[in-house]
Amino acid sequence: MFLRVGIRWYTQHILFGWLALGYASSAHAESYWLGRSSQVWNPLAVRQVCRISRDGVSTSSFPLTHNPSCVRAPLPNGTDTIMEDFCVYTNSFFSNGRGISLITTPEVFSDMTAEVYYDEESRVNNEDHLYVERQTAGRGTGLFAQRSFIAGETYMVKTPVLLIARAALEVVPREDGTTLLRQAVNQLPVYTQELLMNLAKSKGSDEINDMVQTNSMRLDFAGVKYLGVIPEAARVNHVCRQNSYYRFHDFSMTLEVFAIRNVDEGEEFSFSYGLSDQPHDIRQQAIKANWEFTCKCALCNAPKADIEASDKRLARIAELKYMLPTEPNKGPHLIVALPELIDLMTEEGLIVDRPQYEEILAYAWNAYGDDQRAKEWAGRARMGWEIIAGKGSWEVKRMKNLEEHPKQHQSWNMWEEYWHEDDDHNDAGHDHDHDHDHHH
Ligand SMILES: C[S@@+](CC[C@H](N)C(=O)[O-])C[C@H]1O[C@@H](n2cnc3c(N)ncnc32)[C@H](O)[C@@H]1O
Repeated sequence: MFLRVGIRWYTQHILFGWLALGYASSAHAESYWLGRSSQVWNPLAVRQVCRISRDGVSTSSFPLTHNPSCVRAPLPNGTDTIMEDFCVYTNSFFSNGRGISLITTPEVFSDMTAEVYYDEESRVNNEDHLYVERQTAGRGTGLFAQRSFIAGETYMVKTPVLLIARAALEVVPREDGTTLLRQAVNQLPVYTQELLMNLAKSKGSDEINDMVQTNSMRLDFAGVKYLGVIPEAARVNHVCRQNSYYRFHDFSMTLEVFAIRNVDEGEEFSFSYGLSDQPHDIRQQAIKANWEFTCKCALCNAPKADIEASDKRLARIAELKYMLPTEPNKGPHLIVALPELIDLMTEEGLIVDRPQYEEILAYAWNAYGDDQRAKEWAGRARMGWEIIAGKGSWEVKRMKNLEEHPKQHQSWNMWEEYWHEDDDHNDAGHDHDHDHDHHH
């Protein structure tokens, strides 16, 4: 489908915890413990092979400081159920002594390599001059800028100290899940344990589950979905129009947090915990239901008329997204719908999702045979991607390529054949005054 050509839909949402810890109820799931953890001596000298890798081929050279402890739980697999092991893997020296515990399957763990472990330098950062934790009025601790930042600038690079496969949370009964979590935390250095256990709680459930639920972020790591706890990033409070976003780098196993618009010295950093594109009342209710606080961000506290105007824009944004064509022969409608969508997103401050639509619009103009407009929109998408995906990202390379060589792109003049086939397709998108010598 044309719309999807070369586009990775940017779906990594910032969601702390967010209903994620739905442990299987013990009514339909039985599990049992496979092993007990004990200290492993001198893990750095002996690159340990994962002892319980089961396929006989893959091994892990990610050193461990503790023997893995595992629980076996039934995992639905189509109409069948297979038994799957979930284990705690700890290296308490990881990332300059900060430590890391993973809860995942032996297969996934055995794909982890020594490179992840030994690429130390990029992770050791003193970031004291970039941000500071401070008490806020009514929002607990928050994270504040120690200097000004421009859009796209990174202010934090940290490794997670807990990484929990979301599948584990779905299938392991709560009691065993809690035991795995407790073990994962207890095997970390005392300093890191304190960092974790001093984080905010919000659920009123047992301490360790509450800590993970309130503070974990959704991450994709090596194609597997995880919840990660990064104690420094967990201090970032919610607003509905955030100034920060994050990327997770598989290879260095680091979370990179950056500004998505200019931030002044002393300003509080913020994420949106989700639902930014929902109308005011729904956002408020969902946030209250999931994190037990009433959002009083600038948008939620704005005068009634402004909230109504925002809700109206959000409704139109949803409508436009829903109506976007996916058939190549309906492509010209993109040229009409996307500028309105992009303008509304800009007005609404929904910056994170915007570059993908600018990119589609660039392809649309290219398909229409207008290389000038294709270049212009590719340039705008590139600038957006530089912030959201990073300057070295392949999204940026892809847009540079389109900017430089629009006529060599597969989308070039793609719609011509449809217009030849059916003149009805010819009437959309004529809001410009260029000559289109390719048409007829
Ligand atoms: C991930 S933590 C953020 C850091 C937290 N404030 C702390 O003290 O560590 C999430 C918790 O912070 C608080 N919080 C975050 N954003 C808030 C907001 N906009 N208004 C009120 N409380 C907020 C809530 O208690 C929420 O459960």
